[in-house]
Amino acid sequence: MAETESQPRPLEERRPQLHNRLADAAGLLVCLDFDGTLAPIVEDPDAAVPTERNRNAVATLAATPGITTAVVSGRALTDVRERVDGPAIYAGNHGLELARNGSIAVHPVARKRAARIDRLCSILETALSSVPNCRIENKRLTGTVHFRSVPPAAEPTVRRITHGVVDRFGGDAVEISTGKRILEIGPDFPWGKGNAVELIAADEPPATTVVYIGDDVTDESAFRAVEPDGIGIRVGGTGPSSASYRVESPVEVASFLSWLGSTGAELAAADEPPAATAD
Ligand SMILES: O=P(O)(O)OC[C@H]1O[C@H](O[C@H]2O[C@H](CO)[C@@H](O)[C@H](O)[C@H]2O)[C@H](O)[C@@H](O)[C@@H]1O
Repeated sequence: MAETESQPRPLEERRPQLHNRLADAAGLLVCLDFDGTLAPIVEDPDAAVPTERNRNAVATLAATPGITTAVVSGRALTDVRERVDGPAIYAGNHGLELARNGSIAVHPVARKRAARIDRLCSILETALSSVPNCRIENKRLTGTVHFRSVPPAAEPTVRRITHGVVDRFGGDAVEISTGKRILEIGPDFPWGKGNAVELIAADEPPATTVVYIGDDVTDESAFRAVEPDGIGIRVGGTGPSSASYRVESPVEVASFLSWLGSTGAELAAADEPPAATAD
């Protein structure tokens, strides 16, 4: 597991090096964040959809032998599953729920605290109802306060009210974290996307190379989980990251995934035993 952050290098310059790394891999696990990675960030969270090229690239990867695909999102599992088809595995609520092999596992601590999250979301709905365009997304195991479309002058009010409500009614069991123009309310214990990625990777054959692509703070724990043996790719931003590589946007994610699809198929074909020939 990588412990340090540094400036990721532009991925485009490193494709030959990546090709060599992939050629040495026994298999490939491709884990993908959703918002800001497969889908461009938009004002209305309900309107977020993957770009067409990302949708096609994910479908191609999912159908390629030797490649396992997973989507690892902060959204609720039921929500993100409806937004992108193909992957064998989905993790929702930042890894608190995991769907694979035909069953869904929910972290037991998160399950116990779900009623409290639900109550906090209801209280916040009322407490923030007078703030224009403020939106509460109740994801059952976590809740999100959206302020992307809130007038800038009202942002401090959103923060003050959210912290006040969580301090008063959340107790020690709940914490607030941040994301892109959101406040996330979730159970206060150390579990994140990195833990989910470790669980997913543990099911893959040894010497599988793990790729993780994400754009936000909660993706950093996943980069730490896969690096340095795996490949972390940060989407956007300018600051340091635990990912080794950076791409600029979901458009560049699609270019990389398309390349990965053709490279993966080529490498899988190279691993096939030669076809028998007639004498
Ligand atoms: O882990 P992710 O799949 O990236 O999910 C993180 C959060 O994404 C969503 O919010 C973000 O995207 C919205 C749509 O583009 C945008 O309006 C919002 O400002 C962003 O923060 C989602 O609604 C959250 O539940 C996720 O936690």
